[in-house]
Amino acid sequence: MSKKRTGLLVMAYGTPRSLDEVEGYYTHIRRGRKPSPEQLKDLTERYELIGGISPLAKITEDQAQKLEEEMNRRYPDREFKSFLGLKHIDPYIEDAVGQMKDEGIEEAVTLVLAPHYSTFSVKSYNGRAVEESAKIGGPSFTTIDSWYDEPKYIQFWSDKIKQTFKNIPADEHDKTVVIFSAHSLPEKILQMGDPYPNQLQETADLIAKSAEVPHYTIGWQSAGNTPEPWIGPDVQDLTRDLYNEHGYKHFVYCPVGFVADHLEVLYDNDYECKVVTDELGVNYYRPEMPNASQEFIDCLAAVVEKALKKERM
Ligand SMILES: CC1=C(CCC(=O)O)c2cc3nc(cc4[nH]c(cc5[nH]c(cc1n2)c(C)c5CCC(=O)O)c(CCC(=O)O)c4C)C(CCC(=O)O)=C3C
Ligand SMILES: [Fe+2]
Repeated sequence: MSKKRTGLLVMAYGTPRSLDEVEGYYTHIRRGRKPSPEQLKDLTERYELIGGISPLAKITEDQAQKLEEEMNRRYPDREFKSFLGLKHIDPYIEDAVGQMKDEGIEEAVTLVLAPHYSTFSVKSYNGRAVEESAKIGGPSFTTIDSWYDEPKYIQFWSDKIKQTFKNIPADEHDKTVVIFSAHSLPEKILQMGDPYPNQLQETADLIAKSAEVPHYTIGWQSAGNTPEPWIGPDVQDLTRDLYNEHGYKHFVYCPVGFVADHLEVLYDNDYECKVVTDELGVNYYRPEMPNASQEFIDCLAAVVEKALKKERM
């Protein structure tokens, strides 16, 4: 008897693979409107500052590949196959769904490589997958909406924070603050009752409790450059406020809304936030991101397993 085949539609934001691809990518993010030459120059320069291109493309591929291997290890009587579907560059989500159909995949689980649910992020990823599948008669999907409270995710960050605190003198732990952050979104999501901000708060509370963090707060980063208001406080302003109000000496940045080294972390945290901590004369720390570490792959596999059990697939 042949093994039961299950598809894994692993979805992520996507990133240009070379500087030539920046314009097309940025145009897609802007829903087909080309960026102005200044906007394009600004984004290209940020990629140049983190070493030319983002390491994200390779990390996303590794995460999908290793998750497939881990699932096949856990279920010897099944065959899992991962398909990468990206939001803003090829292979697009629709390409992946088409490929699944071509390969005869009838059942699949969708997993977005971002822990928190928002109508702006996860809803659109899953929506695009389901819509394309309905259009072409592709696989039936079990969709995962969020995994911001997955115990293995909490454990990952808790371990990293504990390690970071070992580099801070014990008598200065009380002068240390941890800032948990995610990508900002337009403020209008609040009126829409979007769960995104509460989910970030919950992730932060769970990690802080597990790591016994003395002082922590949540903040937002990487807000878009548009006239509409975005959720705040921004992590840079927050850093100044926390310093002025509490005189902290050590700032630990945990961008838990992301799962890999990429522009928002390597530039918005490691460059922009560090400019502020340098100016204030305080210490900057940013624990390693999950990337394709085995601990994180175990976390993703646990999330997929729960979805399979719920659907009795
Ligand atoms: C919620 C969210 C996540 C987390 C959830 C998820 O992962 O899905 C995320 C992740 C990422 N965002 C990324 C890159 C960019 N996002 C931009 C712009 C925007 N992001 C938005 C939202 C999000 N973004 C929004 C509402 C905009 C405004 C435009 C619009 O109205 O849609 C822009 C345009 C220029 C700029 O504004 O800086 C860029 C270059 C990269 C890849 C980095 C790399 O290449 O290394 C990653 C992982
Ligand atoms: Fe983004």
